[in-house]
Formats: sequence, C-alpha cells, structure tokens
Amino acid sequence: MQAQPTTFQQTPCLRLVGRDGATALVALHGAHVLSWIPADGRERLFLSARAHYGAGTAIRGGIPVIFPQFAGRGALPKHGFARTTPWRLVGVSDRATFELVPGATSAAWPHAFRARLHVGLDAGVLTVALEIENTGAHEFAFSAALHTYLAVTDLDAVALHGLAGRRYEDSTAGGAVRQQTTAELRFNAETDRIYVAPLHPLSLHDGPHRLRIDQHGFADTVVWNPGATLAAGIADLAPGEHRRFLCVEAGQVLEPVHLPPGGRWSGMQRLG
Ligand SMILES: O=P(O)(O)OC[C@H]1O[C@@H](O)[C@H](O)[C@@H](O)[C@@H]1O
Repeated sequence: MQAQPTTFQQTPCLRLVGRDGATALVALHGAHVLSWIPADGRERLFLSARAHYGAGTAIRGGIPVIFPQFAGRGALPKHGFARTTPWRLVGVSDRATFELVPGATSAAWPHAFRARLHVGLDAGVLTVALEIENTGAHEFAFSAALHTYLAVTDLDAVALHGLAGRRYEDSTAGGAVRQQTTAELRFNAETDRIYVAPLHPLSLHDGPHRLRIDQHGFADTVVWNPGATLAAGIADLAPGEHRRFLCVEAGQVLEPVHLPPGGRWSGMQRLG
C-alpha cells in the first residue's frame, strides 16, 4: 500500500492507494476515514456537503471513531473525544496506523490508554481495526464504535439483510428491546437500533449494488438513519442528504469493555 500526506478541506490527511488502485482518504483529525473508492471508481462512504472540519468538531460522514463513550451513555461529550481530537500517524506498511494517547481533550477521562486505528486496503475490501491498550495501573471501562456512514444511491432502494430474528434495543423508543421479524430491514423513517451480537456478515442491498459488512471483536451492530424530520434539524447535513447514507456501525455499546492494567482489546469492521 502506498501513502502520501495531503489536505482535504484544509485538514491534514493521508491518501492511501492499494495495489489494485483503490484509494482511501484518512484525516488525522479523529483518524477519520473520509473516503473509500475501490478500483471500480465508485465511492462507498458518504460525506456530508456541510461537514465541519475544525478543531474540536465531529466530521459528519466517513467513519468516525467513537471512544471511550457511545452516544450519551456517560458523562463525556456525546460519542466521546476520539472523533474530535487529532491523532498521529504511526506508520504505513500493509496498513496505515494512527495513534491517540491521553491529552488535553481527554482530561475528563483520567485513564492511561493507547488507542490505535489500522486502515487496510485489499482488493475490493476496506478493513478498519481499533485497538485499545490500558497503559496505566488501574482498570478502566470503555465503549467504542466504528460509526460507518455507507453511501447509498437512494434510501428507498436500500435493504439491510442478515438481521432476521435478532434482538435489538430501539433507541427511538427509549431503548425498548425488540426482535426483528422481517428478513430485511428497510428505511422509511428514523431508525436507531443497537443489535445485540448479530451474526455476520450483513449484506447491504442498494439497488443493484451489494456490500458485505463484517465485524469481529465488537459485540453489537448499530443501525442508524435520522429520517427526514430529525435530519432537517441536523445543521451539518444538507437538505435531503439523509437519503444518501445508512450508518452500519460495529460497536461495543451494551456491555462496556473492562480492561485491566496492561490489557488490550481490539475490534474491526470489514467492508467489501
Ligand atoms: O450526531 P452524532 O453525534 O454524530 O450522532 C449520530 C447518531 O449516532 C448513532 O450512533 C446513534 O445511535 C444516534 O442516536 C445518534 O443520533
């Protein structure tokens, strides 16, 4: 894999090029994958036309890294600080590795940790892996997710397969626990579900296109689209843009990880 530093929207990034010509763009801000274009030239990740890229902001689209808190399930800012903090590039081999260690933005979470994100490009496949290490003397607990915004041509033509019979917490209904009865999930209103340990792979059907979604290490899968009403109130989404993505997130949400001193945890999501 080749890599060159570049900028996008005045944000320092790394542009990755795989052996088959596939590309990915990763911002150091958040170690945030902004784009993945396999060799066929079709972008697979959604990135909002109104995304903000400044210090301390969360970029709307791509693959935000959620750590150490999911959503508002704790005292930290929503979805934690990893997505709003600059990471550093460690190096590039067959994958690019980025690192985050405690700093000013994590002061509200007083634990010694090392987070690493590895991004790999293989033929037709994007692999993103998150590793958390406890570098301190005390156990800590965390949640995490790869909050992937998958680009779709139109939400009406989209169905997610692989969740039949699975239990989920419905965040649009105060966390009520439900079971999916249909073979496919379609999206005509706000959807915000945390599926408990679903089987993988899932398959995203977008008209004639198919995307395989696989995960390891992460116990849960979050499926999110704000729907038209909620989207209208999201300042960094352009009108109608909610129809252009579906978030399928590899997450460790319902059971936080308890990491002892010296302990390591890793989770990955594979698309393709
Ligand atoms: O707007 P944010 O902070 O990026 O969050 C987006 C969504 O992220 C999802 O993971 C959550 O399940 C939703 O509840 C949330 O609204």
